[in-house]
Amino acid sequence: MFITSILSIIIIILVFYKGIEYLIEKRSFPLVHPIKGIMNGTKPYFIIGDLPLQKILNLRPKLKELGNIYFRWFFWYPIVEIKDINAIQYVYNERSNNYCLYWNLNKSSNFILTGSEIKRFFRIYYCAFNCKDSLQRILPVIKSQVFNFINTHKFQNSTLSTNKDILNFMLKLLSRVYLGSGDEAYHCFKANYKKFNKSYLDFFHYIFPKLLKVPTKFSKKYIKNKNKRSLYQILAMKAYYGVVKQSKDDQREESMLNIIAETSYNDKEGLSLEEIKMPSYLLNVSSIKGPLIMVQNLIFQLIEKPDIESKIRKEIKLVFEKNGKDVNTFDFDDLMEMKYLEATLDEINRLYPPFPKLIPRQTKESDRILGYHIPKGTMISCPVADILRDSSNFQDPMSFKPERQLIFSNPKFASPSITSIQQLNGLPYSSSNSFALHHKSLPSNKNCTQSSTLRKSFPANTSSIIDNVVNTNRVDQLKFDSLNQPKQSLNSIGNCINNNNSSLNVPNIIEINKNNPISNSQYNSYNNLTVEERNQRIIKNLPWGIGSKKCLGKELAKAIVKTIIIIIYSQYTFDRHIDENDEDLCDVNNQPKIQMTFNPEIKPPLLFKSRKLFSILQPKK
Ligand code: HEM
Repeated sequence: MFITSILSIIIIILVFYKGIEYLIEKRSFPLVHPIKGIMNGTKPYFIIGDLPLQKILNLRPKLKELGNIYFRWFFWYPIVEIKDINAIQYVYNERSNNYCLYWNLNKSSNFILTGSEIKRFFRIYYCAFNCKDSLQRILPVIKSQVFNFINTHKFQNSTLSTNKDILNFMLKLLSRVYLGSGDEAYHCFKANYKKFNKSYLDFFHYIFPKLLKVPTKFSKKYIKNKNKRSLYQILAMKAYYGVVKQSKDDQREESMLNIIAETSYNDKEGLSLEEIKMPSYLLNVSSIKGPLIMVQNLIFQLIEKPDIESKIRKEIKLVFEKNGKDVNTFDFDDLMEMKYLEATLDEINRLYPPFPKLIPRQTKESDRILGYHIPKGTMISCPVADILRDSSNFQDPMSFKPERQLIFSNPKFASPSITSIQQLNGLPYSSSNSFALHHKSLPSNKNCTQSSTLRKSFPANTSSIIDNVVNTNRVDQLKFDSLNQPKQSLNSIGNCINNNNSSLNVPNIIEINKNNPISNSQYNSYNNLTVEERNQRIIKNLPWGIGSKKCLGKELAKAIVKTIIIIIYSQYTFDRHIDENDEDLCDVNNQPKIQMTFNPEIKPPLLFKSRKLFSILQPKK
């Protein structure tokens, strides 16, 4: 009797569960193709869907088999993922008004701007983050933070961890660069970092916000963190009112927040105080976690691949020699010349894109994509990481090969965001002054306008630098010293690229270096490109988003990471530290069981020690 009642309860629960599962699954039935039938997709696992459980379910291999368009489940909502480039371009197109941003970033209205507001915000933040004047001004701040780090006892003598020491270093650096010096800037930044490092407990409280009113340990921490985050309002207010000099000696420290306030002050319309107090354009998940993830992944890859580290070091040396600079005096123009370093950054973003998916869009009205009916209100997302690791887009996609990115130095593959922004503003495009179009002279630096707009006027011998760096064979020696090695004459870059990308039409090296991918107007729309070229350009820029939601801070992020790499790797190398006694960290061969995750930890934490190359860098007698 007892067993039968237990059995019948189990049967009732199962039937009930299956019933609910069927009702949820029914939501995917309208995603139908007239000939192919219902779209491929996953099951709404355990009613809560596969997105929260993707790690446990190890879904990646299954998703690969589902084709270019498929659906998966975010709780009881089907979410369509598209890998077809033309279809993604259509959905994420800034001119498409049928697809709007789905995530309301923590229920804030900050990103939900419309029409003229978007133009104004984009203009001001884009100029502040990308104008050469701003980047030139912020460079010494980045440098001083890196020097502070490498001069610490910890860096020089102890075992470092990507997840602790690099994290702490990056938090200090980014908070200083974005918000300025001072404890409140650091606390505010750290609190925002914690906000974007959500746990399941955070998610639970997000769904049931009333729980925060219960005085638990979690809710107390949450409220404390929230208060620290709101320090941004005060910092922004200071920056806003500090634009106007009170006296001749009134010196403002350089920070992105101050630069934004100045850009806004000089803009034809500007931001109001309330608007400048919105943190999400300066402190968002990508600006906080993006550069950190890039640095962590780069350190890991450069330890794994000493030949690439050597090439980077050699390029630094060649550019410094050519321009008469050193690690203390290099400036933004020198950064722009380091094409191999740029390619390494692009490759790290390809293989480990900091954000494996783009923020979903939602259909306002029903539509048809790749022949499938997409009902009103459907969420659509783009699995960036899968596209960037697809063998149909990149040969041997799981290998880390910066050389393959050199092909994209051609302006044809540059992100078209500048034109988009200028078109949004209804302004004519000027190739010579693209970066500082609206950026009038800044109060603290009246002379830094037109003459210093970001123009890549590479000297003729830059091509030989890449040539020299890419084709070098002296890989092992270079790991330990390249900066003072004599130059060698090497093969042409064209051959090298051809070897790696035989299917692609390789541009001439002179072309690559003469044209500025950023200011070249010839390729600022898709009109001059073949479909293949256009798709390649979209794929190349995928880690930075598509369409209207492209990253505004791309150049700033790259400048930060490049500066860190240049200062550290021109003087130090890293050796992996293996803790042989820790079985959790090492496999049977005593090799660390390193696993890269997207979140941004390298698991288990990568441990390493620095080794100074200074003595080897002394000129040979
Ligand atoms: C490695 C570094 C970074 C990566 C990979 C990255 C990537 C992205 C991506 C993919 C988006 C589009 C989001 C989507 O539609 O799903 C985005 C948006 C954005 N990013 Fe970044 N980002 C990085 C660094 C930065 C930095 C340093 C800043 C500024 C300080 C920044 C500011 C922004 C802003 C303001 C947006 C929103 C633009 C809009 O509203 O349209 N990002 N980023």
